[in-house]
Amino acid sequence: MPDRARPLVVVTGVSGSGKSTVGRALAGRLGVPYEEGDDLHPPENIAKMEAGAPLTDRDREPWLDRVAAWLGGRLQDGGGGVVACSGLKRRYRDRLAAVSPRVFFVHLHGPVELIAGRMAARRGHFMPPALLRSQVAALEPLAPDEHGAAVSVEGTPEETVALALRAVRQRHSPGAAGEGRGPGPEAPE
Ligand SMILES: Nc1ncnc2c1ncn2[C@@H]1O[C@H](COP(=O)(O)OP(=O)(O)O)[C@@H](O)[C@H]1O
Ligand SMILES: O=C(O)[C@H](O)[C@@H](O)[C@H](O)[C@H](O)COP(=O)(O)O
Repeated sequence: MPDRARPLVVVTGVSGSGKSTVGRALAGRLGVPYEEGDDLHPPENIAKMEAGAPLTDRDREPWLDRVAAWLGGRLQDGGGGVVACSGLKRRYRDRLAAVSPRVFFVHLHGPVELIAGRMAARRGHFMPPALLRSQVAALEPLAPDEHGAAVSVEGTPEETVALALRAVRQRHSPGAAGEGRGPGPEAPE
């Protein structure tokens, strides 16, 4: 595949929005490596969240540096990749976008109640559902000048992955209409 077709994607969104589920499947559909951003947190961040305390901007700095380093490695390799990373605030995403103009954000969004229900049903994950409120409070949605698309998670995982795949391909196929800036309003048919 031409290098241009190998996207560098960051799947963002609050905890429970489906970043890991969608990101892993999207990477499979794109034929690129997947990285779980949670695995890049320093242990103290995981311990803090497990104890029910939200992370601060300072806590997130070393984690975002590691996510950016992973993106940089994929860029060097030319192979593209998908990483799940909440990227709640604009300045966090700007830190990742600084790696390359090719970095594309797939921002997962949906009704808080829906996400809360999914989080509550999730088993074996360190993140307490009670922290969703702090995630929503910290969230700064994708802005029109950011290279990315907002994708609804109201459908099934498969439907969400299909929407994300369409958004990525629209921005990465040569001469695609609307290439470049601006979150596309992707929603289930
Ligand atoms: N579109 C979906 N429909 C139904 N359940 C979903 C969907 N996406 C994710 N889930 C479920 O919701 C929970 C949270 O998904 P997860 O991928 O862990 O989110 P995140 O990585 O953003 O925290 C998981 O139990 C997952 O199986
Ligand atoms: O920035 C943060 O506060 C954390 O990165 C958080 O957003 C992330 O979501 C947790 O690591 C839980 O992991 P899940 O997103 O997989 O629930």
